[in-house]
Amino acid sequence: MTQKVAVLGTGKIGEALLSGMIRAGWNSADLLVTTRRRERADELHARHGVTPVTNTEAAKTADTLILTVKPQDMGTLLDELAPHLPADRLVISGAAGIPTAYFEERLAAATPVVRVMTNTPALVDEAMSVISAGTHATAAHLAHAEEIFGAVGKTLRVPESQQDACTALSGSGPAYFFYLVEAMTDAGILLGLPRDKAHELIVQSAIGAATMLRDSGEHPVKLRENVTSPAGTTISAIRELESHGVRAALIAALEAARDRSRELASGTTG
Ligand SMILES: NC(=O)C1=CN([C@@H]2O[C@H](COP(=O)(O)OP(=O)(O)OC[C@H]3O[C@@H](n4cnc5c(N)ncnc54)[C@H](O)[C@@H]3O)[C@@H](O)[C@H]2O)C=CC1
Ligand SMILES: O=C(O)[C@@H]1CCC=N1
Repeated sequence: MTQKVAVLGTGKIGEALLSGMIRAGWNSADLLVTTRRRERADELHARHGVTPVTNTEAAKTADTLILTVKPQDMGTLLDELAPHLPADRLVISGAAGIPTAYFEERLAAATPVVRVMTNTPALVDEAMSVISAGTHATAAHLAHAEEIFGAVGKTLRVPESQQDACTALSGSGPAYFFYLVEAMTDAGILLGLPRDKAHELIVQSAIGAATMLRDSGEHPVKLRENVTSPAGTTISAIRELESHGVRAALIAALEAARDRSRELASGTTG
């Protein structure tokens, strides 16, 4: 039987996901999208061949609904969906912070809900998507969510109690690496390199380091020690990173991201 999948609120994450699904072999005729603006719907149809529908139509016709609106917009979307959504449809939330219980309280009794935190490398099929089951989601529902998000990268099942921490690590994670590259490129400018060369050196170093982290089987400490020669250049840089508290800053930053994810759960919109 053909399974219709609807992506509701198809912005950056929603589009990254559906384009990956199509690359992985999903038939675009089975993919529905909803948007706020008509022009956005037309753009998605032209780019991917997917079918724009209203939220109500998606609720009535899709087997699986993937909700990728901002956390602050989720309540309004659920108010719109609830009267039309049969309880046997799978609801997958891609929103930061919001627990599965929030959906279960607003949708028909026993609706299966799966919570997923993915990240923007979904655009290049290198996402990290962390998946948790709500009260009524079965192994088959989790497997279906894994099949969908597996189209854009790796998946990992975690207890829902770990979702806010995972959001801080991998959901927001790419931003920290982009920030580091930006800062290191600025350092290259200070050292007299043209910006394009500095960018190329840093990006290739990042790709090399990431590949070693993934493929070498070595601990990151060992990999760093291998770069750090006695009385050499690297240890001079590491001393500065330590004296500026970069490690403590990263720990505090991720703790703040985890806390913000928890606040989103309690409906904080500020
Ligand atoms: N941007 C990121 O790196 C990540 C975002 N997320 C989560 O994904 C979700 C979406 O984030 P983005 O794609 O960055 O946001 P976005 O703003 O690009 O996309 C959300 C889209 O939903 C649309 N929308 C809002 N209410 C709607 C409604 N009632 N009906 C139809 N469309 C509606 C908006 O017009 C917008 O296009 C958020 O909940 C966020 O927490 C998760 C992982 C990473
Ligand atoms: O910043 C945010 O709230 C979203 C969730 C994870 C990444 N971006």
